[in-house]
Amino acid sequence: MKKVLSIAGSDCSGGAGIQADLKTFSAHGVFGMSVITSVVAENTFRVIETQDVKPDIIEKQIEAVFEDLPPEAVKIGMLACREGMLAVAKKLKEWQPSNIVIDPVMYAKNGAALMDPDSIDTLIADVIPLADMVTPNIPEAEKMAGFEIRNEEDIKKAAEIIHEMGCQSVLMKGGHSENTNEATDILFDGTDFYYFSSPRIQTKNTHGTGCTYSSAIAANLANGLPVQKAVEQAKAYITTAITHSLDIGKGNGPTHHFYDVYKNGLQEAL
Ligand SMILES: Nc1ncnc2c1ncn2[C@@H]1O[C@H](COP(=O)(O)OP(=O)(O)O)[C@@H](O)[C@H]1O
Ligand SMILES: Cc1ncc(COP(=O)(O)OP(=O)(O)O)c(N)n1
Repeated sequence: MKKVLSIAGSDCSGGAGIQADLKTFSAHGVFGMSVITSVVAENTFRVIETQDVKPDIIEKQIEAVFEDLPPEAVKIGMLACREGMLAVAKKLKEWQPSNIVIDPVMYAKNGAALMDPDSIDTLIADVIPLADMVTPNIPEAEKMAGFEIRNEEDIKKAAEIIHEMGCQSVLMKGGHSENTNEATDILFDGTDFYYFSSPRIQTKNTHGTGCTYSSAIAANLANGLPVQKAVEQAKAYITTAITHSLDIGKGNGPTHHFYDVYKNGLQEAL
């Protein structure tokens, strides 16, 4: 069985972060592991408080995983602060895993900050160059590229700027472009742009979509799929998981990871 590691924050309400990642890994038939970077007291409608894990403990968690169970892919989510970013970058440079997918988490759906804005320079200089794929949503891409994204040309321009930061590919997620009937993501591999579209689902229950999507891509890469196919199948998975998302909690309910979702997603992708 392939092994996949998530380096991310803990969402006690189970919809995003490490919890969403592990559910996604299980649904993809890979063995999931976790390095927790931050403990977030959050739910479907608010973030109460976060406590960052000490960089030394982040490093030791990574050491514990890699010395014993080296993963075939690594998904990186919430990195709250500069010190945590540097700890992760140091250990990944040491262990050099394949298939690193970075979801540059900056805000929760309710707008609460999950990354110290002052650490964006460290994210760009020390973390992004390690990535085989970076998966920003539109607000994250705006912060990284440094300009407001208003249309498709802007999305492509931002993808080129982020690619220049040293990653192998950039997947610009279109979930936040709410005035369209489609949810379209654009992958840039340094040469070409590839489009992945699905009908936009009318639901407020999209907590954890970005976490789920990046984890599905990492699992597909671990399972040996080439990059475009990994994204295509992950797109089918997230679309089905949103279609069957759960109307629980007072805010944005979570995506659904029942095993059938994966099977249905695969069937829809074929
Ligand atoms: N309402 C929706 N209907 C269909 N797909 C969606 C919807 N919202 C988000 N997506 C898709 O979910 C994935 C995650 O995107 P997004 O929500 O933008 O990420 P994030 O959670 O990081 O903000 C993308 O494939 C996006 O196109
Ligand atoms: C611990 C933790 N990590 C990441 C997020 C953000 O997850 P995302 O998939 O972008 O979903 P939303 O929270 O934006 O719905 C999080 N909330 N918590």
